[in-house]
Amino acid sequence: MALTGFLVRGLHCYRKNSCLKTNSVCFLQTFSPIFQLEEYGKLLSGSDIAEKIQTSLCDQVQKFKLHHSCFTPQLAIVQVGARKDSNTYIRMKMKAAEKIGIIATHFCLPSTTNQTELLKTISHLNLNPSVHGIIVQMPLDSANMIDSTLITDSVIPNKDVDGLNTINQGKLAVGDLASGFLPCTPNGCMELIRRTGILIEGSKAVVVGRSKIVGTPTAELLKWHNATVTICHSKTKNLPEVIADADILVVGIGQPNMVKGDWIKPGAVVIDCGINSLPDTKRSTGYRLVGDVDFEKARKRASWITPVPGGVGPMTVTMLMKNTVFAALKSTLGNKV
Ligand SMILES: Nc1nc(=O)c2c([nH]1)NC[C@@H]1CN(c3ccc(C(=O)N[C@@H](CCC(=O)O)C(=O)O)cc3)C=[N+]21
Repeated sequence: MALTGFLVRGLHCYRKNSCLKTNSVCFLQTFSPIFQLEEYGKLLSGSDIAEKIQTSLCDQVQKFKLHHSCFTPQLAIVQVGARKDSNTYIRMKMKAAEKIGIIATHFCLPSTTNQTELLKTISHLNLNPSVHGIIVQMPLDSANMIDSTLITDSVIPNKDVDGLNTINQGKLAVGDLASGFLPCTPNGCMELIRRTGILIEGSKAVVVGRSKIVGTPTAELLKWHNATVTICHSKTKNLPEVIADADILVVGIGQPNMVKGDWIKPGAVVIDCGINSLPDTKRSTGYRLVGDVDFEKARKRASWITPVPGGVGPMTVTMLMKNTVFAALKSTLGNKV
């Protein structure tokens, strides 16, 4: 099969219309043979990386317990209603917690819960010294009007392991990445990007989507890691052209396969935060998950790309666990952490 181009791993450089014909893997003679040529971008497996980080968190918890026998990180997960997707995510979180040695308690409130009742539940958890981290699963599935910002802001900042309250978001905005909690999905994206080996400093990063939970904090993190960041949203003009300039592309818009493969800059690192379920009668579940990026086509141009499922999702869960262990360490050791 004739290739119109190929990727040089590690250099992130690309040649158009190369006359070189290759099998899927060969070496470029003019460069050091450590640079592998492949027709497709490498899969950036969030599941594999998440598993490694979870194992190391488990070790840390065990080691710390040797000196502080009463040390058990505890996470409270508050849910209002019973959205099917939220149930799935919470199940993932409980499973990861158990593996690491974190006690995760699920507070399942009925959809009739009102704002005052929800605030009361959070207040109890804020005051409970054995609870180190609190997460309120979003979106709230309530029959009543509940101000979700008021709810996330009611979690005390030193238990806000979701990193979503205004204090922690403000810290991130001004470049204090150390004293608070980083939000889980953006922190997971950064971890994935780091593991590709791409130089973030000085790179051109494009973030598509400006949500409070994904786009905005991811752009902040990339900015403080010295990337030059462009944030795109529903009113952005010439989206394909903006995306074509990205060395690092992060997408979180919630629209299945919206970013087309041929918009991607050859050699780019592509992080897909979308989790969209599409009807699929061929599957026993009746649906399949797809991201916001047209994976199959994008894979032919990217140097690294995350799949959906198995990409950003497991990293989000893992970063929540990391924050919870950190919160427990901070509460045990005070300022010494
Ligand atoms: N306060 C709050 N914090 C969150 O962190 C939060 C939230 N609300 N609301 C919803 C989003 C979404 N989210 C995911 C968690 C796990 C997977 C995950 O593990 N996904 C699997 C597939 C899961 C499936 O089968 O559906 C995967 O991508 O491989 C995905 C998404 C956390 N979120």
